[in-house]
Amino acid sequence: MGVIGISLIVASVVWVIFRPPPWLTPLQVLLRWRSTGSTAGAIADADSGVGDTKAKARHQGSHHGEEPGRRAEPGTQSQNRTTSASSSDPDQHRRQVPLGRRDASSASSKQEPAAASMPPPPPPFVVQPPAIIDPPTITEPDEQTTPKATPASLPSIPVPSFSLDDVPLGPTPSRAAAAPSPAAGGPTLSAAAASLGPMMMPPPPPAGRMPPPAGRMPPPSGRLPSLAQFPAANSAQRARGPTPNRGPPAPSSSLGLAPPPTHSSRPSKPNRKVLLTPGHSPLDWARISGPNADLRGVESSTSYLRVTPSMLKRMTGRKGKDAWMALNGKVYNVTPYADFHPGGVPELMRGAGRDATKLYGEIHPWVNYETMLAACLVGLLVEESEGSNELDQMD
Ligand code: HEM
Repeated sequence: MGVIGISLIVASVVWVIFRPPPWLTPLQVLLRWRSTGSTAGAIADADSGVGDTKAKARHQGSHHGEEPGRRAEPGTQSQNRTTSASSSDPDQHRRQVPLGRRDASSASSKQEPAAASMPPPPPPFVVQPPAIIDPPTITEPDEQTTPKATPASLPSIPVPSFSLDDVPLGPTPSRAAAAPSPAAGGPTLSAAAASLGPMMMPPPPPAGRMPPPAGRMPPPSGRLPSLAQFPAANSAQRARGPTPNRGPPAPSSSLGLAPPPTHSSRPSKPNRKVLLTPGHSPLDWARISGPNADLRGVESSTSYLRVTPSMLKRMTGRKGKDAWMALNGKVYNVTPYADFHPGGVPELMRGAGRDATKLYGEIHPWVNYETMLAACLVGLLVEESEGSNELDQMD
């Protein structure tokens, strides 16, 4: 084991000698030692110096394997040792290698002049081979790796973005870009641009996508929300609407105007709704004409009347009389509803005092008058002969 350790130490020393770049301090030490003229002794001293440093470090309790500290130490210590070695090598060995004194003592006792080359201390270092191996080998790669890490970090900055965006293309583009192949470079560049595109695309796509869809699909979607705002902006569209309705003068305008003419019939019937006074909205009427409401305008005790046409004709809403209206055989007192009629009182009164079934059906057959006027139901429209005298009695 001792021999192996020594061989390792020697090999490491030789390695350090032939690989000066990493350790400049050793070179300087060696040069100085060479200048003194004792290369072998210098080597031995260097070895012993390294061992001493480690030994000292251990004795001092500094178990740090940090290279910088060791680097600084070997230089200074080696220098000190050069002087000390030139002055007294054996003393150094004794001081430096307390553990290996036994072995070293035997070696030094055998050959004092070659004590520097033989470094008895090495044997004790054999116990610490890993520590010896670590400094040189690890220090070099560490120094080299650190500079490599910097360049790697620079490319790494863009790489992550590419790789993240385009998983397959991300890593390849950077390498492919480095590749000299033109074709590959082209696609790679495009791929890189594409990869950048996704990142940068988000902002542009909206603009790019907006125009095309705006012309095709989006217009409906985007305008759908705007449809809600049509009332205000519709003025312009409605202006267009009427023009097509006036289409006849502009038949050659377009085929799309063909359908509007049919709608022209609708515009012919302008919205004749009136502005209802406050408190006369449909909801207000619904609240007033509840299920238990009685708006007939007759005594509550009075049952449903059999209303003859003559009787109905007198209830026109004039001269202080209520307005009765016959709709599909039922007679309603529409007076209470007059102020709630969206079409206005005059329009409603057009059907007062008569059978307005036809008129009503012409205007808004979709309106459910039966429910709306349930509280206003007076009676049934009957033949003249079948009429009751209740109304006359009321008069
Ligand atoms: C027969 C006589 C009646 C005439 C002449 C008449 C006339 C009108 C007119 C011109 C409008 C406006 C239509 C529009 O431009 O939107 C209208 C709306 C309306 N009328 Fe009458 N009306 C009559 C009877 C009634 C009766 C008896 C009721 C209720 C039971 C009624 C309930 C309504 C309602 C709810 C609306 C609004 C319809 C809608 O918004 O679509 N009308 N009416």
